[in-house]
Amino acid sequence: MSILKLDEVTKVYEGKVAHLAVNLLSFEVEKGEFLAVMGPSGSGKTTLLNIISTIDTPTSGDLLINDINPLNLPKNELSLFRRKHLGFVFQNFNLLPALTVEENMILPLTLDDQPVEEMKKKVKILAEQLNLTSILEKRPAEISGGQAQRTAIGRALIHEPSLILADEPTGNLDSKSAKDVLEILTEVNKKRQTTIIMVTHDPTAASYCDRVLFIKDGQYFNEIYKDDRRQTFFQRILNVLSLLGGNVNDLSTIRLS
Ligand SMILES: Nc1ncnc2c1ncn2[C@@H]1O[C@H](COP(=O)(O)OP(=O)(O)OP(=O)(O)O)[C@@H](O)[C@H]1O
Repeated sequence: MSILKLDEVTKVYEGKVAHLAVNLLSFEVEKGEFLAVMGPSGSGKTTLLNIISTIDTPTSGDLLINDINPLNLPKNELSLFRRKHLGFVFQNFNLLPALTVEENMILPLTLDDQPVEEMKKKVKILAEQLNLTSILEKRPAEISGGQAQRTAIGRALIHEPSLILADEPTGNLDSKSAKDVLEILTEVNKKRQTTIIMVTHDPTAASYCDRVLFIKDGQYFNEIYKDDRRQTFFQRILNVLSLLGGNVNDLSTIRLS
């Protein structure tokens, strides 16, 4: 069953010179899939993620999330739709500095007016899974980058969305914390059947996924599926990236582990 369907999605940024950022992109994502999106700098990855996030609208083409076309929803229903169906994880964590880890995780539920006991119960279960139980009372300035990203994953998961959208979630982390975060995302994906779409420059991060979709100049370039071993998948990802070209700096985050 597909949870996301893009049909000839195109995005043109108007300006002095119009720029075609996403060009007739069509693909589907199955429920429970962990998908990486890769491509050179400027290939349209963030634009694509913003369109799927319903933060930006395509110039043409269609988008279905859980069989609903969010482009047809009025504005007030769109924010509800986003809260119900989508969870977001960003490169810079986006935690509120004045709130504790627990309060940051609970935040999306307070918008839904859930009973406090219910909220605390949900945080407790998630904190255990994300190994955050001992730091629930700490504030973002008092925790590590890896702990901050795990808190952000907790916040994204707390309302049990069907689709998590992650933009370079390991981009600001050292290799040990990045590995922790990728293992947690994999566990969340496998145990909760949460579908994840992750934009990344890092082939190691992408090798944790079931499939990698490559885009170039806003267009579909290629896609590959993982076989049994992550190491061989990593090698195949590198092979496609070398065909894809682009700026060598794009690969500066490669981790050979
Ligand atoms: N608001 C905007 N107005 C005009 N052009 C834009 C705008 N946002 C992005 N672009 C252009 O659209 C293209 C795609 O940008 P996008 O940010 O989606 O690429 P990306 O693949 O995410 O790049 P990176 O890996 O560097 O983050 C780029 O050429 C960019 O300059």
